[in-house]
Amino acid sequence: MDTSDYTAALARPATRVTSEDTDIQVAIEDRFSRWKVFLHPTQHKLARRDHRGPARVSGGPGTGKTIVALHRVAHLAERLPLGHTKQILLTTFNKNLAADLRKRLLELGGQAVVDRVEIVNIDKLATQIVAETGRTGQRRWIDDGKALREWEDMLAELGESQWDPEFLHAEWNQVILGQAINSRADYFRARRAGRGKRISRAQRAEIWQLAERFSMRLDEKGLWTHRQVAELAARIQSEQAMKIAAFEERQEREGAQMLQHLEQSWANLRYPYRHVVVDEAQDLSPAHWKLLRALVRADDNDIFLVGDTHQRIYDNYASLSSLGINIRGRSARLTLSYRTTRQILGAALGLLGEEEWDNLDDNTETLGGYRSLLKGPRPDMRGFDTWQGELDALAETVAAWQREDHERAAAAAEAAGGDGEEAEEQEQTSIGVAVPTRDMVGEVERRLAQEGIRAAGIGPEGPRLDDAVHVGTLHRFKGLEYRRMAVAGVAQGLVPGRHVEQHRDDTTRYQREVQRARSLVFVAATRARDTLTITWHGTPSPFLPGNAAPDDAPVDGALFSPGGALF
Ligand SMILES: Nc1ncnc2c1ncn2[C@@H]1O[C@H](COP(=O)(O)OP(=O)(O)OP(=O)(O)O)[C@@H](O)[C@H]1O
Repeated sequence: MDTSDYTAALARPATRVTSEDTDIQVAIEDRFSRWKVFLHPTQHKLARRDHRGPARVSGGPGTGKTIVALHRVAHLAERLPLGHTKQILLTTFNKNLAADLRKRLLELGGQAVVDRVEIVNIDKLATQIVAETGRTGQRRWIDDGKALREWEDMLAELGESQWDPEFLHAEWNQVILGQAINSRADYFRARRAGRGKRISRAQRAEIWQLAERFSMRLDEKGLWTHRQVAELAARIQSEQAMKIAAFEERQEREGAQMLQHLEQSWANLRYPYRHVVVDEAQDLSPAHWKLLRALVRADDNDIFLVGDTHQRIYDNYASLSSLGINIRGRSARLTLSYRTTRQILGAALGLLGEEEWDNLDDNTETLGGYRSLLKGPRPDMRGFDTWQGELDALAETVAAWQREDHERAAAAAEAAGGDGEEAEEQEQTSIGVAVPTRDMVGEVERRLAQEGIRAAGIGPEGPRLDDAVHVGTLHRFKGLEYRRMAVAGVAQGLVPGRHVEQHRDDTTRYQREVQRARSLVFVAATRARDTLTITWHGTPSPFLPGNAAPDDAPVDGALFSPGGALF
């Protein structure tokens, strides 16, 4: 039996590994932090394997995808000849995840590796590329909510009531910008897969006209959205890649003769990166992928991406093969969770229901075989009559957790003697509270403060304080990890949010929105390492399955079959 799976698991304070194998006694001596230098052989192979093109690693939450990506970066950096430029791009969806990647890469490879890698979130990278061309001017960013209001205002000003602003905004985002369409003729030919409602040719013409007007309106007002910039950056970079291809073709034809007459602008043509590594790949849009494709030459080990479509929480869908990124035959899946217990995995998987998930291409993805060797308490699931009642119970739970952790830390420090500080750090409290809305974040923070509990919100840049209970909306928990998690407000009307109901008549859209809402609560629940509580008030969310993992589930068996049953 391979004992390396247990190494990390055994160093966990509140969980037990469910095996009586005596080899584990040896592994017990190991430290949790050893993952930095030691990967499971499966992970190790994935991080170091040579690929003849783009490759992908998928896997459920906590299976070590990010760690594999980081080791991959370190491995690629070691193999590159020393140079002045950063030849590896490590990117992800948002800012705080990029900051976290930088921190973790520094721990893993030290400054020497970090210095050779460009670590930046994808929208910031797109903005930099556009800015370098001088095409930005004085612009203000607007988010999707504000862009939607601009659509509403524009349609009202035009006296146009036939079109739903929400529909037009999504069409502009997903079809026109999403596929980098810049002519009416191309829009007539565009694929609208997954957009639900069918539209006629005459309607396409109308939509195109309105979209053009809309984009002019934003220009005039000096506004733009991240999607617009991603699309523009993809276009700039694709033009550059085409120039490089033309240059190389000419070079091959004319050889040395051409080099003598080389113009300066041609001499500077090159791909900015040699390797691209992407974390949280499921959240990138088609324009992002187009941009990444154009940033690196199509070659061995060009693109390496890790992600889990079950954790997609933004409205971005991409079919990689249609975007020039062919991962067929170069996909692998991790199935062993190092983060969380079987009991928590069971409850979290129940939140996903029976939906079908894509594999970033035109096929489906499953979490079949996804498992954990860790055993802990069953997640606590409780309902209350009112939000106030739920808040009171939450404050009580968090206070009790802190007391328990404090006592355990003190006992561990005493038992460890000289090594007390490290033991105390291992046992340190680490609590997250996730709720569906921003208002609820404020209410939880205030309620915890009344109890004398130090709480801090999680902003776009990550948690505002380290040494506090972290409170945030479900969205903010992506990529984080806590010993104890409370997911509160999992009630009807909140999970999924009411806005989902407005898409009832559009089956495809409705299904996507429901799936995204399931993913959101799934992500929050799987941030928990040892303890999870899920609460609600009034009617429970329809996503709550009411069947946490049974305590006597088989030790090494999968908790979840593709059909969705727990056993
Ligand atoms: N081989 C290993 N040995 C010990 N611990 C590991 C190993 N692989 C991963 N871990 C631990 O498991 C946790 C999850 O790892 P990581 O963040 O890479 O997972 P992930 O698949 O990216 O998760 P998510 O999809 O939820 O973001 C981390 O705390 C990490 O240290």
